[in-house]
Amino acid sequence: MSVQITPKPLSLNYRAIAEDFAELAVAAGAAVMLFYNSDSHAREKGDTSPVCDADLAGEAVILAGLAARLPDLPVISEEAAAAGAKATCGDAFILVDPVDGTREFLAGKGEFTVNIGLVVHGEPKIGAVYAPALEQMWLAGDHAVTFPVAPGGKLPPPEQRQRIHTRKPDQDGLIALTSWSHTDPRTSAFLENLNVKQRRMIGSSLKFCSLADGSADIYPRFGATMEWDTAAGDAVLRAAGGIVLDRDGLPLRYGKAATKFMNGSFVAWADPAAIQATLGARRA
Ligand SMILES: Nc1ncnc2c1ncn2[C@@H]1O[C@H](COP(=O)(O)O)[C@@H](OP(=O)(O)O)[C@H]1O
Ligand SMILES: [Mg+2]
Repeated sequence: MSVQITPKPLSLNYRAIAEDFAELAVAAGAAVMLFYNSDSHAREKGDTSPVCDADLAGEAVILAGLAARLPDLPVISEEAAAAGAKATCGDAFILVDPVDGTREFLAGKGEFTVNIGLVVHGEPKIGAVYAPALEQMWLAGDHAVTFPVAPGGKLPPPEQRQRIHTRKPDQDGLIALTSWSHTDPRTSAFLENLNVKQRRMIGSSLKFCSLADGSADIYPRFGATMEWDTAAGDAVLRAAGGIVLDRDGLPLRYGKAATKFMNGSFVAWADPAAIQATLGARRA
């Protein structure tokens, strides 16, 4: 006899948590911007990616805010994990990346983001992706929205937020997104096999947001990422109608403590209905 284990429902107020995440991301954005285009003391971490004072300042704002507002939810954050903090997660937990795209931040490019995501039973359910230099937020709770907001500014009321949706690919080919800094040969080989009409390089989790708001079709990622890099953007994309599939073709799961929260390769798609047709039409 097989026993089906149904996840216990959790009573979480998604709308209120999404507002908390957005407010904290905007507050962290203000802390991060204090170091933009100034000396932010960049150094290398264990995975050879850079960290600077902006990452630590942004993370401190978010962790203090989460401890005050959502003290019952475990938090796993990029810089605390890199510094060796012991990470545990339960049925619901929060993933924090105070600066995704630290390389772009250090280069003075605006394509970096503050990311706060909520994972419930392995799925990203809420996400705030905030680009402080671009002064734009992408937020997923019940649905996906975007709106302008300055670092440290007040969030606009819900009626001034723009709903976003993914798009169907054009007949004449896909718009594909890749990283500025981490595009590996497997990513290029994958895209060479598809009917891609345009490739755009974008830093950070903004790639998920570009799929979510109907600006592009596909984002393949074969190089390393961590769960905190992707959870918030993945939540925004899913709420806008897209999907992120792992190497087995299943929705990317979160809470992979055994691999220290590292993701395997994945492909983010704007239009799940077009996946079969897209892969079926691969070049010979
Ligand atoms: N060797 C590696 N191991 C783990 N993560 C890596 C990595 N190389 C790049 N990344 C992740 O890729 C992210 C940047 O993605 P992109 O190139 O798409 O902007 C980095 O985010 P951080 O800037 O937060 O460190 C980092 O987490
Ligand atoms: Mg980071």
